[in-house]
Amino acid sequence: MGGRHLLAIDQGTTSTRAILFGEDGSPRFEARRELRQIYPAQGWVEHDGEEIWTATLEVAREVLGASGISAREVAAIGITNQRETTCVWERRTGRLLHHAIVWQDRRTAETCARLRAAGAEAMVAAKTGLLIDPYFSGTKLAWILDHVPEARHLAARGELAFGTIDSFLLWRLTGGRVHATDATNAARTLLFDINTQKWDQGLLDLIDVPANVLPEVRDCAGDFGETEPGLFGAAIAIRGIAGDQQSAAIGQACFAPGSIKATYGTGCFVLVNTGDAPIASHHRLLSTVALRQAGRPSFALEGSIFVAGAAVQWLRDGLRLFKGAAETEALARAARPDSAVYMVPAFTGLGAPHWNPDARGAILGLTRDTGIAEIVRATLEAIAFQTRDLIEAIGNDLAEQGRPRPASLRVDGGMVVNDWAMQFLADMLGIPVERPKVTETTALGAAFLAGLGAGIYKSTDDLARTWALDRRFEPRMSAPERADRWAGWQQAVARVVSRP
Ligand SMILES: Nc1ncnc2c1ncn2[C@@H]1O[C@H](COP(=O)(O)OP(=O)(O)O)[C@@H](O)[C@H]1O
Ligand SMILES: O=P(O)(O)OC[C@H](O)CO
Repeated sequence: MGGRHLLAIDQGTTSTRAILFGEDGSPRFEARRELRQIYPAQGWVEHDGEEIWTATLEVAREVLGASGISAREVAAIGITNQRETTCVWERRTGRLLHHAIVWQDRRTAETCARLRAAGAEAMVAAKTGLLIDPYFSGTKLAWILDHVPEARHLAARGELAFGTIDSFLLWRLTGGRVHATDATNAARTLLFDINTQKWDQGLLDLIDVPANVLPEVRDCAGDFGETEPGLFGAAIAIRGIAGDQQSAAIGQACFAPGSIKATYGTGCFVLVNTGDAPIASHHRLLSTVALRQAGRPSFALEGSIFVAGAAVQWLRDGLRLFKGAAETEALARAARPDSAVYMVPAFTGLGAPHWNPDARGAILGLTRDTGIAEIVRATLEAIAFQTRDLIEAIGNDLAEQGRPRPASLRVDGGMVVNDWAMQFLADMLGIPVERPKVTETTALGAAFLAGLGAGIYKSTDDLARTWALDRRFEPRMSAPERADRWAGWQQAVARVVSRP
């Protein structure tokens, strides 16, 4: 196999993957390990950081072994990761103080409510582009410092390091030599000012986090050091890092202002590029760093839905309605056309634009002839309705800035192989939905960044040229039917949203 290769490590919520890409952007070899989900209490979600580290080594070694490519033939590694998930370790030994607290974990809801009640929201939003929500890393980090015996004491002596998963893996891969992260991950901590691109002392004081635990924040493409030679047989350069949703936007070549993508994995995340200045959302979206190169950030508006593919998983594993997710397509096609079942998958509350942590899921509109097919169809539809919620909010924010509303949507992630779901999505949004040939866009983004950092690619234009369309889904539903179904969804959501 000739040419240079790029190795993407994609550490996601449910699995750890390594994909070896050719420099033309084609995926060549892939290895994956499922990740154990740990639920110690209601609303708590943890991962074992040691399991993540072991899986990372295994999948990277597996793809190298399967490809016959030696470490010396890999031009660079790119890391992309589930964002916000929080690790704290001892600098001297590398020992983790606690399981990683996962982005979905709600244990710091009370802390967040207290910070909101104290009137911190406007300041936090202006600096970070985020809302005060347990979703982000800052309060999770403070929780570990407060609940692990001696942690505050060790931190005061400079012995602890904090990192999101990228940072933790970087530390381990470089043998404890590099404690760094990239601007997209830093932007999800509640501790980083996206305007100044620096950690912010006011935010650190507010959340009670000491500055000496924080990693250095670097550009997404650049020098993150080299792997310990013993790990893969020779040192490999690490030249790219980005949070997984930003990485997917890169893999989808969303570099121009207005370009937009939705990634359908466990959750769904829609990011629209807003150019070189952050937009303050008036519709409860997040404003976040899309990419930083040569010290210059570009920004995105983001809408986050916590449950997308996870709802399909629940039908499969919780209700045992079918054996494989792929069966949902035929089931949805077979559903009675006149069924008016609505499913609201608010298992962990509702994310954007509702941000209602207390909402819970519901299936509404059941009749005696409702069967598995109708419930499956309602679940796939719910994912499209939720996307429409986000696209409307994004469109409103853009329109208020005098910018055009989204005219099409690029999609990726595990769910987008489902043609029925993609057609319904186009029908509900009323704009075309574009599925690329490579749907592993998250890993592709990390490989792109590594290639940029290693000098294989000159600019993002090189990346944009490799994006190729697989299929475009045009909206076919009539306007009255679309309006009718949308109204039904809104009524269903109103039933599950708790009002203070
Ligand atoms: N054909 C399908 N139809 C609907 N959902 C699917 C299909 N195939 C996979 N999924 C869903 O996609 C998700 C997997 O996507 P993936 O991108 O691998 O997730 P993540 O990166 O969050 O781990 C699972 O939740 C699964 O239920
Ligand atoms: O690992 P994923 O694909 O579920 O993505 C998780 C997000 O980064 C959370 O913000």
